[in-house]
Amino acid sequence: MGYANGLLCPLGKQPLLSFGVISDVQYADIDDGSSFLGVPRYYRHSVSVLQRAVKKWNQEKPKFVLNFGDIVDGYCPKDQSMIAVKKIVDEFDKFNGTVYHMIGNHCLYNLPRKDLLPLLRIPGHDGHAYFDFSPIPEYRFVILDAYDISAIGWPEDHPNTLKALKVLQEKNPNSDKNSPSGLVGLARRFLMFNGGVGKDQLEWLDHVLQEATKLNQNVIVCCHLPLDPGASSLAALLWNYDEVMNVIHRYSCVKVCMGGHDHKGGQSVDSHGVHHRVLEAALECPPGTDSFGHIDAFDDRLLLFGTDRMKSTEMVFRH
Ligand SMILES: Nc1ccn([C@@H]2O[C@H](COP(=O)(O)O)[C@@H](O)[C@H]2O)c(=O)n1
Ligand SMILES: O=P(O)(O)OC[C@H](O)CO
Repeated sequence: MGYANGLLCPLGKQPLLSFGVISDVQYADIDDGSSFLGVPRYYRHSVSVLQRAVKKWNQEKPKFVLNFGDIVDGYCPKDQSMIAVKKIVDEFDKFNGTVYHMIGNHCLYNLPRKDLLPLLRIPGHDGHAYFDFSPIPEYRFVILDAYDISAIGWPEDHPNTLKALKVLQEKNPNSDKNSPSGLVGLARRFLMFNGGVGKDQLEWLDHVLQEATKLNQNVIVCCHLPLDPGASSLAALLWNYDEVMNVIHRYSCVKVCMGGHDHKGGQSVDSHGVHHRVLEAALECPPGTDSFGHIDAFDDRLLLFGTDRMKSTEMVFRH
């Protein structure tokens, strides 16, 4: 693998594993626009970022690629949703290896789970999108479903939709449940474009981390929504990030949590020494610029080698 973009020291040893990363492609065949807060969004250009990423990954040959979600944008005309999702999946499939997809809110604005999950080949069950895999004995990757409890994506009468609406009703008094107006501090996360991890998924996570501990594995937790206030805008956090982190903090096997959604990106190390890295969005790359990368995994650290907007990052594990 190449070493570039700020990280000078390849440690003089071979990584155990390399994998590609990208987040928030949010493609749509529409003119450029901007976020609610005025940040430019380049809906057509984002597919070029993905194409350059796949080209680079095919040269570098990482073992797999992680896509942190939101492959199409909510402004994609709804009669084009299926075509747009397939177009982006096809671009990912030009990578000569496995791509693991996460779902994001924008994916769910376009297609219900029953259509989306098969297209993304997500190996969940009962419409859920959480799973884990161990590409080498030393590492396990845990993919969380951030929209398990969510007002988007499930049928209107699904118990998880009803639970989500109750959360929003209790926590967000605004008539537009996407508006954080009047919400202060950590309460700003209770927005309809976020979601939560349900009880069954929390129990599953606990079980996976027990197993990983027995196997002496390093665990990387991946989730579209960020899990640490230090690495993200408060309005982008998983609703019950605290419950998820309470489970994670019971074990020392989790070394890094990675996410997307908060397009500017972020980084922190939490009170238990767990690294958090929120990836900069492909969607907000001005034409000609990029935001993707690859990560080399060693026994004691991850090294993220980013392109342009995606900052290279060294994450040395706690002992
Ligand atoms: N400060 C904010 C941010 C967002 N909203 C609402 O969320 C919608 C999606 O936001 P984007 O950043 O993805 O454009 C937006 O249309 C607003 O309804 C808000 O109210 N206040
Ligand atoms: O990807 P969006 O459009 O849901 O935007 C998410 C916000 O950036 C979170 O702060």
